[in-house]
Amino acid sequence: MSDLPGIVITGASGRMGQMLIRTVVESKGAKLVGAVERTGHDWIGQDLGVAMGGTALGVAVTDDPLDAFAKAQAVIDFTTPDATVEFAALAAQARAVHVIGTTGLEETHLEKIRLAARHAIVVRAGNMSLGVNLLVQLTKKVAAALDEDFDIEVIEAHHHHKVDAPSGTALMLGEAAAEGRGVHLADVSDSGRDGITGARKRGDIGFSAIRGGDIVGEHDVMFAGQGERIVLRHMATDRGIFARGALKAALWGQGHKPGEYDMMDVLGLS
Ligand SMILES: NC(=O)c1ccc[n+]([C@@H]2O[C@H](COP(=O)([O-])OP(=O)(O)OC[C@H]3O[C@@H](n4cnc5c(N)ncnc54)[C@H](O)[C@@H]3O)[C@@H](O)[C@H]2O)c1
Ligand SMILES: O=C(O)C1=N[C@H](C(=O)O)CCC1
Repeated sequence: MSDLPGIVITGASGRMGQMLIRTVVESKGAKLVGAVERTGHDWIGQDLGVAMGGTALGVAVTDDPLDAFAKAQAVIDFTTPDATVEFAALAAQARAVHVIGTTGLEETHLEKIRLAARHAIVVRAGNMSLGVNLLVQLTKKVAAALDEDFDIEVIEAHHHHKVDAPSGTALMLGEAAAEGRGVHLADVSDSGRDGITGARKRGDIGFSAIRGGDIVGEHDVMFAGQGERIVLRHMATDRGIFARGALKAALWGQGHKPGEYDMMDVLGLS
């Protein structure tokens, strides 16, 4: 038995779930101890490696999250908002670090996660990649340097399966732009334009979402002025960047005090 931190992956059959499993299995710093899927999923009870079309991994897929979490030091969770809220309470009960990559969380979900983080270490970010977290810092700096003569627009593109918009990353970038400007995003956010919308309001931060094909995730922050435009861009071509960030967060969380953290804390960028 190795004493490496044990990791459980929730949403094991998902796009991110499978990428996370490969990342943990290949890691020298952690071991995979559990895999959770929703009740009724045809992977339940199967060996994870076999279900993924490869060789056996000795880990059976379960729909009993608490039993799986009890054997783990960290839970990496890229699922749905409702599932994530349930896992937040169970991870806290099992004293496991909860790494949350799930996006589309609303205030009701966030409130429950905050409650769990009173007793547990939670690391949550709408994007776990190094590149996007650097882009967040750059966005804040550029927004602080420019005044409202520059219109800020966040443009994002993702694969056609994605269910939430604006993306979690777009919201992080919008928050950073608003912070740089010294305003609250909720007061200036403009998303979902359609029809006779009227002219753009000075100071607004706009969002546009493209959905198509297999796009992993692309984000532009545009500062559009008179006679010039600045565009900050991140392009993800491989989901491995999110999985590596999430595993880094799971290991970083070991030994920290209960509370809600983000990737800026993990990467030392805050
Ligand atoms: N933060 C980041 O860096 C980042 C990166 C990529 C994706 N995401 C987010 O991660 C989430 C998942 O993305 P995806 O593309 O892997 O989606 P997906 O639909 O491929 O996978 C989600 C998985 O969760 C499972 N699931 C749903 N309810 C469950 C439950 N109650 N118990 C256990 N499993 C359950 C589903 O069966 C599915 O396998 C989305 O919110 C997405 O926006 C975040
Ligand atoms: O594939 C997804 O879904 C992604 N979701 C995150 C977001 O909402 O920003 C990160 C990029 C990929």
